[in-house]
Amino acid sequence: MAHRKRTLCVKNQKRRFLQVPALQLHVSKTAMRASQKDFESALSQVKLLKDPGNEVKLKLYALYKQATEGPCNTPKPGVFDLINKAKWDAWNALGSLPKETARQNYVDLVSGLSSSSDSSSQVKPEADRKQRGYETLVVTSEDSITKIMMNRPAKKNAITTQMYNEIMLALKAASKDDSAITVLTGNGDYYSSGNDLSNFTDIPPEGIEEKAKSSAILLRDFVDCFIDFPKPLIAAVNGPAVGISVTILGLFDTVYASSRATFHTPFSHLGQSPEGCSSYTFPKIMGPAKAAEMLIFGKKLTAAEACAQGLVSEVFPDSTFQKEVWTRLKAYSKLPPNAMRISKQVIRNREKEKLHAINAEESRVLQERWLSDECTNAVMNFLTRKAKL
Ligand SMILES: CCCCC/C=C/C(=O)SCCNC(=O)CCNC(=O)[C@H](O)C(C)(C)COP(=O)(O)OP(=O)(O)OC[C@H]1O[C@@H](n2cnc3c(N)ncnc32)[C@H](O)[C@@H]1OP(=O)(O)O
Repeated sequence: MAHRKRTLCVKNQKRRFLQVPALQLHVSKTAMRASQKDFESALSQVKLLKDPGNEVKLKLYALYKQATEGPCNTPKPGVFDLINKAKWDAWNALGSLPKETARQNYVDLVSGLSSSSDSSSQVKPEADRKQRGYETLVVTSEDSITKIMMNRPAKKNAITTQMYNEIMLALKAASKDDSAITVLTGNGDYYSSGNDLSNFTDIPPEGIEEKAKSSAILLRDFVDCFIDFPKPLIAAVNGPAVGISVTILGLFDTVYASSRATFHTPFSHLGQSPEGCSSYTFPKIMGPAKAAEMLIFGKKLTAAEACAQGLVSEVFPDSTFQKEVWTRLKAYSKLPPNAMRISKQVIRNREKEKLHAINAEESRVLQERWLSDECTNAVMNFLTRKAKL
């Protein structure tokens, strides 16, 4: 792997913000031309959306009234007429916003809602395209993209033994399915908080040494799956990422991050040492000095810093992250799949053997670390709520 500097550019924000009291809508420069037909189509589309919640419904109402009738022209409802007062307030807040702009904002808002309900990180319980059999993941295949979403949002997508195994199964299935690209992402506010520290409490009758040994095997197998994954592999880092969820990013082909994401590898704090081949990939990606700050001293990077250091390909504003990433990925997934796979092999294959050896060595070192007092104390402190990162 040559010194890997991914496309270093925080998203060039050629955007205009239309500021109106109580509403701030995001409007692209080229998009200020919604026709009456676009507006009517948005009006039909909105009926098909699942309930977007009261706040969004109020925005839609206000924009609709402004687009069709102009500035608010009705008397203010009384204080006890709560619903009509909220609607009036939302419309009145648009002030003298021109009708055409309100129409455009309405179309943009509906289009954003449609695409986020198509491909957002929210789980659709009975979606047909959902693959069954996973308890900790939601795996879907659509538009030639297999999406593997870590799905323990209440636990910040901490990776349990079961989740490690399910991710391996999902990657193996994705390597053989007819999708062109595979995406790993998280459900909820975190991408992943890394290894679930309660994994360490499940000690078998054979004792703690056996636990350390089986964990090292699991770690090695898990990381091997990423080293060997044959198709373009993309991480959509929707929020903070910790530990192993950060280190394996060096084995992905592209990493997109929300502006809310952070990247944190607090191994020393946990009495542990780097894994996921990061002892090799991070110095290659960002240079040894920056890698040491992360891997030895646990320096947490913002998304912009991670992008500047080459760990992240591109950062998107959190508010448009889902929409922009999935639009981009849908376009990439239409490229010839064999050409993409072969290009990946050409880029990665010469490093594979080395990466497997590094993974084996990192796992061996960690097996010893897990038996140390430093590690045991750090894990106990977290589990007894004495310490967080
Ligand atoms: C076998 C292979 C091993 C591979 C080696 C891997 C190494 C690593 O990945 S090292 C990194 C391990 N991760 C951590 O040390 C993170 C620990 N978590 C935290 O410090 C915090 O939870 C937080 C900063 C990630 C989030 O803090 P906050 O926003 O205040 O949220 P809560 O702490 O209340 O979290 C909600 C809920 O989730 C549980 N949880 C979160 N992360 C983990 C985790 N990594 N392991 C276990 N549990 C986790 C947390 O305990 C809360 O649970 P409840 O109290 O039951 O609601």
